[in-house]
Amino acid sequence: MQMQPARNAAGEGVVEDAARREFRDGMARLAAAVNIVTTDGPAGRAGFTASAVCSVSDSPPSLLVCLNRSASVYRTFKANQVLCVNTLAHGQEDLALLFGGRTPMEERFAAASWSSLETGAPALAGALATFDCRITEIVESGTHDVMFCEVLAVGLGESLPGLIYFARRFHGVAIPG
Ligand SMILES: NC(=O)c1ccc[n+]([C@@H]2O[C@H](COP(=O)([O-])OP(=O)(O)OC[C@H]3O[C@@H](n4cnc5c(N)ncnc54)[C@H](O)[C@@H]3O)[C@@H](O)[C@H]2O)c1
Ligand SMILES: Cc1cc2c(cc1C)N(C[C@H](O)[C@H](O)[C@H](O)COP(=O)(O)O)c1[nH]c(=O)[nH]c(=O)c1N2
Repeated sequence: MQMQPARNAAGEGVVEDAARREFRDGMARLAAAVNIVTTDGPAGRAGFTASAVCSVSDSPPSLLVCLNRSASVYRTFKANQVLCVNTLAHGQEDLALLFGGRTPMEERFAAASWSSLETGAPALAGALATFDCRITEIVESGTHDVMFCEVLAVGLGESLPGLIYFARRFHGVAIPG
């Protein structure tokens, strides 16, 4: 096996870059639901697309969301301490792209209709499910913060085909039966 130098001529960490690339290639094969995670409160309104969302426990009902600390929305989530996970349906790919970065916040929210449950975080009309949450603990890990959340209210939308992100693309998932 040929060993790679730890750094290239420019002093960049090539081993680290290769490991990140390999990790991302692996993760691209791990299909995940697509969500828009929103917040509102004293620090203002914000939202971003997230595939790193996971159930933690059903008692108390809790989930986690991983958010990159370099995201423009990061400070707003950390300050507000509440969030709503809006799980997208097939057909909402455009919204996922809009909330996936670089678009001004008002433009992101103007593209859909919103209401609120208990915390005041925006709940998306037409989402498959909405999980209104209070952030109970934040654990820094690598580039991301893992936000552990207590689920205060769940909204169930229409039973529609789901949306997953797999192999760097969106795919619809049919309802069985
Ligand atoms: N968890 C995340 O932070 C995450 C997840 C998906 C997409 N994204 C963003 O969308 C861009 C495009 O993603 P893609 O799937 O088309 O191609 P990609 O090759 O950049 O990523 C492939 C997979 O690796 C994981 N990933 C990507 N960036 C990550 C990060 N910074 N931290 C942890 N995991 C990460 C995700 O599971 C992603 O689906 C990414 O470069 C990233 O900026 C971030
Ligand atoms: C399908 C898909 C899935 C994810 C993302 C993107 C896309 C397209 N992004 C990136 C995230 O949405 C993006 O960085 C934010 O919108 C913040 O961007 P701005 O810094 O506001 O431009 C993302 N970011 C993050 O911190 N955690 C995550 O789980 C995900 N998942």
